Amino acid sequence: MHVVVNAAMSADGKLSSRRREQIRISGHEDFARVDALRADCDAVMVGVGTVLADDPHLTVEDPDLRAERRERGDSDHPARVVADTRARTPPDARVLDDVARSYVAVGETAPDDRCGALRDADAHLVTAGTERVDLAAALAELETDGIDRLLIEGGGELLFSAFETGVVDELSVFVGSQIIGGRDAPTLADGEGFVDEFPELTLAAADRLDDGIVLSYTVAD
Ligand SMILES: NC(=O)C1=CN([C@@H]2O[C@H](COP(=O)(O)OP(=O)(O)OC[C@H]3O[C@@H](n4cnc5c(N)ncnc54)[C@H](O)[C@@H]3O)[C@@H](O)[C@H]2O)C=CC1
Ligand SMILES: Nc1nc(O)c(N)c(N[C@@H]2O[C@H](COP(=O)(O)O)[C@@H](O)[C@H]2O)n1
Repeated sequence: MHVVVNAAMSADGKLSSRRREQIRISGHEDFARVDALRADCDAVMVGVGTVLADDPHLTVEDPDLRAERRERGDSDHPARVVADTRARTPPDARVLDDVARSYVAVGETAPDDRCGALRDADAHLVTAGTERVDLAAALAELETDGIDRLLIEGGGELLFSAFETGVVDELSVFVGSQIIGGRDAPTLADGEGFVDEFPELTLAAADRLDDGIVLSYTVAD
């Protein structure tokens, strides 16, 4: 599977404020770029922290991009995937609506009643890991369902985990022109942080967009 990470951060590296409310960091051009990234993927993944904070839809907005997907024989929208160890995704979350296929990757000890409620909402459950979702195992199972290209949009806990697991092939990050600040505000990679070995990136491009810059990297194996 090919894994692309995309996020938008402030000039001081924050994905949102300490209140964990969604902040508009990208401008129109960058949202259009992200829409095209989504349209190029088989699935878009976020952590349950993002679902609880933002209630995102994770669909393709541009009708022309949806038409291109149909011409390729794909559904209008990529599938949505939530990494959700304890099955906390609300059954009425927008990522579970019926415009696209939805997966929730849960841990082995996720409560049965919550898993049942998610299945009732037509979510496809993938079980992998205990303390938290085992990303390598979950992605391998998604691959058997035809998901070959995955976009991970955040938040900071899930992105750290993705880099720690070594599943990320490409990173693009829009750096906006504001300061959010706050030691408790989410950053691009939260989690425990690396201390000895750090994932190495190769800068492939730096493009000005809106009032910011998009940095595009490949990730070393
Ligand atoms: N500016 C941007 O591009 C984006 C900003 N955000 C912001 O990020 C914030 C949410 O980020 P976080 O609180 O860090 O939550 P998150 O979205 O990274 O979800 C973390 C949760 O996912 C679950 N999880 C399951 N398996 C996991 C694994 N292997 N590794 C890590 N977590 C796993 C855990 O319950 C964990 O608490 C919100 O404020 C949201 O607005 C989110 C996405 C993009
Ligand atoms: N690319 C980008 N720029 C920003 O400024 C953002 N705040 C985000 N947030 C992400 O987009 C999700 C919302 O998706 P929908 O519009 O509901 O499809 C949100 O949950 C974050 O993952 N992204």
